[in-house]
Amino acid sequence: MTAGVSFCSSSSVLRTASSSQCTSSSSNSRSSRGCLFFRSSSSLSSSQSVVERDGSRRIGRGKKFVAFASSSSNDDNKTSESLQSSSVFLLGLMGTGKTTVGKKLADALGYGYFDTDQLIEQICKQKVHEIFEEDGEEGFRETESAILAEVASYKRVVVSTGGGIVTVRNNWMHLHNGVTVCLQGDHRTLARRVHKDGVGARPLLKECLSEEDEEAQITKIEEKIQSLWRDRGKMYAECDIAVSVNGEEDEAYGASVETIVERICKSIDKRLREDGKQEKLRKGPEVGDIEVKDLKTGERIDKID
Ligand SMILES: Nc1ncnc2c1ncn2[C@@H]1O[C@H](COP(=O)(O)OP(=O)(O)O)[C@@H](O)[C@H]1O
Ligand SMILES: O=C(O)C1=C[C@@H](OP(=O)(O)O)[C@@H](O)[C@H](O)C1
Repeated sequence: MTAGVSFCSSSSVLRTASSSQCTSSSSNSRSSRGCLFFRSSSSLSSSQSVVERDGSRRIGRGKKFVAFASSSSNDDNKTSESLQSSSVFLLGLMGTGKTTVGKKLADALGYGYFDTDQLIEQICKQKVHEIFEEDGEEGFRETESAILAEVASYKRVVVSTGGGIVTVRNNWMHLHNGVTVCLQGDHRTLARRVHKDGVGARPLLKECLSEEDEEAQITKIEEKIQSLWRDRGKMYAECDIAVSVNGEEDEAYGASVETIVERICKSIDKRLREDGKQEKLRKGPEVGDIEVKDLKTGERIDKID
């Protein structure tokens, strides 16, 4: 695959603003639009996260490479311990709250935080919908895969992904580096949420733009979400954990963010402690661990043509 992004250097995609001489040797037009800078280490609060990459720990203040997480109350020590530094990838359909919940989850775990859509926008200096318009969905997916490959080399980070990241087979190679959590919710609730953001923000909802009244537009969005679920449900089922974002009947936008973070932490604990996933995270893969599945059907593939 020819990825649409190249970075300052293979080992330093994420730099602080203070190390800003960033050049790209690639002739690729998108890569020449810029590099990615994180807040300088001096602007980190005293309660920061610890982020690991390639086995070496990089603690926020005073170090060059920082993936920034705002605070680390770390009430969820137990979950952090169970994770043993593994990263957490949040997946799910648009509107499930991956971005909103991801930040809070990172805080709770004392982890760093990345959002693939935000990184794409920072690097490309374009909004996601503009990239779709210019490069098509395929171009966007290439950029998304390149970003994922970079962030997946970090430990102790929560990564909020874009809803379609599951559709590219090679992305799973990176996602399975950590614990994958799929957020799921009632499709009407998701539709209400993304409607609130404005359909223009999400290119796949372009067809839902209309003059119709609010409820009719939410119904159109709901139908689109349903169709995405039909296409991708089996792909999301690849995740280690599924967590509901649904709330009580009177909660039109689903459960509160705090409740969802709690649910995620509990589910991670349970899955890692009870199902031996922790053991798998610790040791290398063995023959038999690896299987290739058809993304659409979820069926095992024994032979690749
Ligand atoms: N638990 C929640 N309760 C209420 N609104 C939420 C919740 N989670 C997300 N939202 C809202 O839903 C919209 C979509 O959330 P976002 O985090 O962008 O989802 P995703 O990243 O999965 O597309 C945003 O307007 C966000 O504020
Ligand atoms: O479902 C998808 O294919 C997409 C979801 C969006 O992210 P969110 O899931 O954060 O809305 C964004 O990556 C892009 O518009 C494509």
